[in-house]
Amino acid sequence: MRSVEEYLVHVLGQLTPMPVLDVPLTEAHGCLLANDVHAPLDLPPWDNSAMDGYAVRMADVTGASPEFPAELDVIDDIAAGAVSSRVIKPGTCARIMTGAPIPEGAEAIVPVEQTDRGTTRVAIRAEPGEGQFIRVRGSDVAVGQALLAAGTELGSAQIGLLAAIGVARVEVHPRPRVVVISTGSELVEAGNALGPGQIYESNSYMLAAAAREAGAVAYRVGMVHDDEDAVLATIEEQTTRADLIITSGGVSAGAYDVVKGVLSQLGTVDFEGIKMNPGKPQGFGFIGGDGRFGTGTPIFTLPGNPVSSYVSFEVFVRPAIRRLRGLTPERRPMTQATLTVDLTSPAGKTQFMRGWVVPSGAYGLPEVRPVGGPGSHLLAGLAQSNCFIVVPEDVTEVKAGEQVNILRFGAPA
Ligand SMILES: Nc1nc2c(c(=O)[nH]1)N[C@H]1C(S)=C(S)[C@@H](COP(=O)(O)OP(=O)(O)OC[C@H]3O[C@@H](n4cnc5c(N)ncnc54)[C@H](O)[C@@H]3O)O[C@H]1N2
Ligand code: MOO
Ligand SMILES: [Mg+2]
Repeated sequence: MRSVEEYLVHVLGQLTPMPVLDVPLTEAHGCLLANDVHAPLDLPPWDNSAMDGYAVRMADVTGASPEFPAELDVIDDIAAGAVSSRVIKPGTCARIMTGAPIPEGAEAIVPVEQTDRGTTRVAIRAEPGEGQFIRVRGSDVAVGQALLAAGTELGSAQIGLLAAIGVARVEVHPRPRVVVISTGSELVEAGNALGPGQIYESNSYMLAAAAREAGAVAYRVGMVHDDEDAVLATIEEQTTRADLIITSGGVSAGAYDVVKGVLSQLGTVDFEGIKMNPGKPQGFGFIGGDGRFGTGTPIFTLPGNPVSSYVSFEVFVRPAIRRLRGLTPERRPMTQATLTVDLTSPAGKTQFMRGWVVPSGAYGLPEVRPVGGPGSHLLAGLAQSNCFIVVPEDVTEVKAGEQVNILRFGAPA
């Protein structure tokens, strides 16, 4: 049996980042930039006002105060989007709005609050500093400037910047389309009544959400009964749109665990036991022949127990999605925390115990305690956790006060 580490290396070694795609900016969120971006223009493109107020000449307003205001003729009214054709000559000024271009001759902006708000004549009640509230051309971005490097993940702020420099389409490594399929004849879709022996299907919801958290575009196909033909048809159909398929259930030793058998007809998927708990039965490989890997569409077959599925996702699938996205490092960092109670762990398998980690009261390491038991059906304990306490294969007990490895999970990277 392979260790967790060996299996992760084995899986990642078979995946490469998604090929570059030209996408509209509205679809670029979460993608990685394929090329460096340089500014095609200055931002602001011209000097403009940072305040609603009056564009004035310095000499006209020297010494202006509430007691001795400077009186000026208002010769223009400049809204954002307009360009004034007037020149500000001595004794005159222009009313100007935030974002409007500074008229020729003006040297500072006096905010409207420091005036009597006049529209033909105005009393300026404060002396501005030279250049006050003028946003200078190119002060944000200068034409030709390197703005975003290839490989940058496009978050909301980066998308905003690209839009601001007029980029409508952008070349990226796209987010992989991940299809999630659950298998099991006992499963019922939420919203329906449960019959005898039935449970609500939860893995596909959970895994699709986890895939989204990992940066994929996730499609939840829902569930298929443990029927070879149905499982085969569903998986085959999804290869056309999926960059990665995740199934859950049907990979152990049960008489109706059909996923294994079906995939032996459809591709090159290896099934093996990994030295871990939960998450022992794993499958990874490729199906169909026309996927972008030549060998087909990559597929993970995860064990059906909900916590086993979740652990498998966090430990193997999440890094795989990051590899497809072109992101490094692929793995979340393993960090350390101080254990607050004693724990025991079976030998020979890496244990992923559910835990709750909090910052330490002192200045030391964070502190962590186990949540719930080790059973791989204990979904409530998982949902009340924020990390796995990762106990190595050869460790069978850890005492309170000792350090343990933890792997945080959930939304933030
Ligand atoms: N004789 C053996 N039995 C089992 C072994 C073994 O080595 N020998 N391994 C156990 C381990 S470990 C795991 S993990 C599970 C893996 O089971 P499968 O992948 O075959 O999954 P299923 O049999 O379909 O389901 C297992 C369990 O999980 C529930 N389940 C499945 N899918 C969902 C879903 N989408 N939503 C909610 N719950 C789901 C299902 O009802 C079962 O209770 O095998 C052990 N057995
Ligand atoms: O590996 Mo199973 O995941 O132990 O419950
Ligand atoms: Mg089974």
